[in-house]
Amino acid sequence: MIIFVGRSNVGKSTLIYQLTGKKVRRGKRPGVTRKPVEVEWGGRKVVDMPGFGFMGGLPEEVQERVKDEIVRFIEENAEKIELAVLVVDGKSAPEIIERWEKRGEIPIDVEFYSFLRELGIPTIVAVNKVDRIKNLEQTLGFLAEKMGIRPEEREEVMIPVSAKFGTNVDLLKREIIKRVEGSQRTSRTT
Ligand SMILES: Nc1nc2c(ncn2[C@@H]2O[C@H](COP(=O)(O)OP(=O)(O)OP(=O)(O)O)[C@@H](O)[C@H]2O)c(=O)[nH]1
Repeated sequence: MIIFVGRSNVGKSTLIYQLTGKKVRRGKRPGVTRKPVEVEWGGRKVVDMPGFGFMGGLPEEVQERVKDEIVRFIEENAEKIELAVLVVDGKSAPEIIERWEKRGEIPIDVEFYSFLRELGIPTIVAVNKVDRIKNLEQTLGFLAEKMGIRPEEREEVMIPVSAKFGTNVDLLKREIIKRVEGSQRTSRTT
């Protein structure tokens, strides 16, 4: 199983469509009452998780509930999850991260990245919407530093993409396949 997680509106569904050719969008308001949506891709399950930390003036307790459900789903399925793709909106993420930090809170993307790592789930960070990023190098450096991704592992862990224009989608696909095939080898020997 491969899961796609990320804030609402970062482009998870668009990216899954680009990668798999399968539509996962159900056309609801961002985030609201969405359950994980599964599609089949090359014999594997790809799961589009509800977006967390969404906008739209939803009550805090609804946002917290969605986040708790995502966390529970991941914990319950941790053994089956071969790879997580954490999708961030490269255009807005740096600003959002700084805002959360100024409030003394751990930014949700940063929190999710370490949560996935703590569970031992291999994770790729897809930095989406590169078509809207002015200084890509600076943005990638900033996000890597905040997430605790070391410079030498950055190229493998962080993939800048544009789901809208298809930029680097093939590269992301190759990295996903490489990582899940690697994990299959490990599980066979254990
Ligand atoms: N400029 C730009 N827009 C994008 C890109 N990828 C997605 N979008 C737009 O971002 C918006 C949100 O995309 P979705 O794929 O619905 O996002 P999502 O993360 O699945 O959203 P939730 O269902 O709320 O979790 C849409 O208007 C997309 O067209 C991209 O690479 N560049």
